[in-house]
Amino acid sequence: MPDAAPTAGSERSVRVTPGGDAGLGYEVAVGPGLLGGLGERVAEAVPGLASGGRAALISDESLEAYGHTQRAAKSLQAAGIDTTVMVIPVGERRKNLKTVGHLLDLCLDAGLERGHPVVALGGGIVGDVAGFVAASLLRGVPFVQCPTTLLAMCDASVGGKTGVNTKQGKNLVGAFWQPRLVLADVDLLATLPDAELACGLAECLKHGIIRDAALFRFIVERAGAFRSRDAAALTDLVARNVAIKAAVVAADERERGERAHLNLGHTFAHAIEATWRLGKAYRHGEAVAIGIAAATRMAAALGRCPEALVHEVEAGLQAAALPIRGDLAPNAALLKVMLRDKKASGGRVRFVLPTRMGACEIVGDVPEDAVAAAWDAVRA
Ligand SMILES: NC(=O)c1ccc[n+]([C@@H]2O[C@H](COP(=O)([O-])OP(=O)(O)OC[C@H]3O[C@@H](n4cnc5c(N)ncnc54)[C@H](O)[C@@H]3O)[C@@H](O)[C@H]2O)c1
Ligand SMILES: O=C(O)C(=O)C[C@@H](O)[C@H](O)[C@H](O)COP(=O)(O)O
Ligand SMILES: [Zn+2]
Repeated sequence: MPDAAPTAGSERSVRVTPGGDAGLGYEVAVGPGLLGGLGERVAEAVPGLASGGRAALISDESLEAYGHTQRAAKSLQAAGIDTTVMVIPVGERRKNLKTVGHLLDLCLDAGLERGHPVVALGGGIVGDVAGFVAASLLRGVPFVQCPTTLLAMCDASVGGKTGVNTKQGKNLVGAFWQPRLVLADVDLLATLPDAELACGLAECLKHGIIRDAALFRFIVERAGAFRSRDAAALTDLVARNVAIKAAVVAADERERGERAHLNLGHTFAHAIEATWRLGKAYRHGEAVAIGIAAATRMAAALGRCPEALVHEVEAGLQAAALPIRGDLAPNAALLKVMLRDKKASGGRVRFVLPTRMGACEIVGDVPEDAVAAAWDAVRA
């Protein structure tokens, strides 16, 4: 696993080498107070930029209201980068091709050239959308991730999955497009609502369940410190999670094998998110929490993990203030959407299931009645 190495002061650094390719390698810098140095670091990560180059800074309305967008733009400008700010409305409903088309127009109007980066400042939605814009613009321009939610710092900004939702479901159109740099300033989490912080913890607990039992228990024990925005605890949390994701992405960039483990709970979660009109609209992290509970219950019912794991996982999710049941669409609608899952093959859905704390497996032959029973188990 790549080391979350200490650097100067309280900053930590993790190197990501997608598919083991050093040429695609990039740094994830984690710590407090990093946003002010964004411009200088972008100039270093994208050679030739400081001498009269341009950038698009893509952010959302909420980040603009807090002044984070303006601070990022100021840092880029101070480094000599002529920056055009593009602000999108918040929410999963805007993570679509229309938003991408609009942003591509703005980038072309701003005169971006092939060497000019797209910089994402925001949560996973901004990152996924901006990354897809970067992958498509002029057939690919440099991309920089400046994640502002815990979820984006620990998961979405690392590994190069970009894309948008369509009417058929979640993340069905996109590209693998790796960033040149990820800059995670944990001070930005001071303004993040608690419910959004909890969403980040859902993906962190997922990393613990699939790879690292000690991480799972560390998150449960330190949940209070994360909620009180302890900068050292948050830096440690982000660095440990990025190191796990970096190791998986180094082994399997394009999800041909073990990267699918990062999808624990997501076959259920994406179905919950896609059917929001028939139930309650859950945030991605909340849907992942319910999805992890469903996957663990299904694994136990199939005899593939001990019953005690269900209790440990559910208690951990609840300690992180996450739901383990939900107001969901009827099973028929959920099962139909599940067939669109990108892990499906030959019309059969494949599930990531935990086997014990810290380990998981991929199972392709789950009977439909077992899937329906898992849905029933997590319906409020
Ligand atoms: N590409 C990947 O590998 C990957 C991984 C996980 C999730 N995702 C995707 O990420 C999305 C979820 O991301 P998210 O949970 O970050 O949600 P989000 O991007 O919607 O952000 C959550 C909310 O918090 C606000 N916000 C962001 N930073 C803030 C800050 N510092 N202070 C105050 N408010 C702030 C946003 O404006 C938004 O309203 C989903 O679309 C999911 O599919 C992608
Ligand atoms: O990086 C990955 O790989 C993941 O699966 C991380 C997930 O948390 C994330 O939600 C991802 O976007 C899901 O990927 P998808 O390919 O199922 O859309
Ligand atoms: Zn996710």
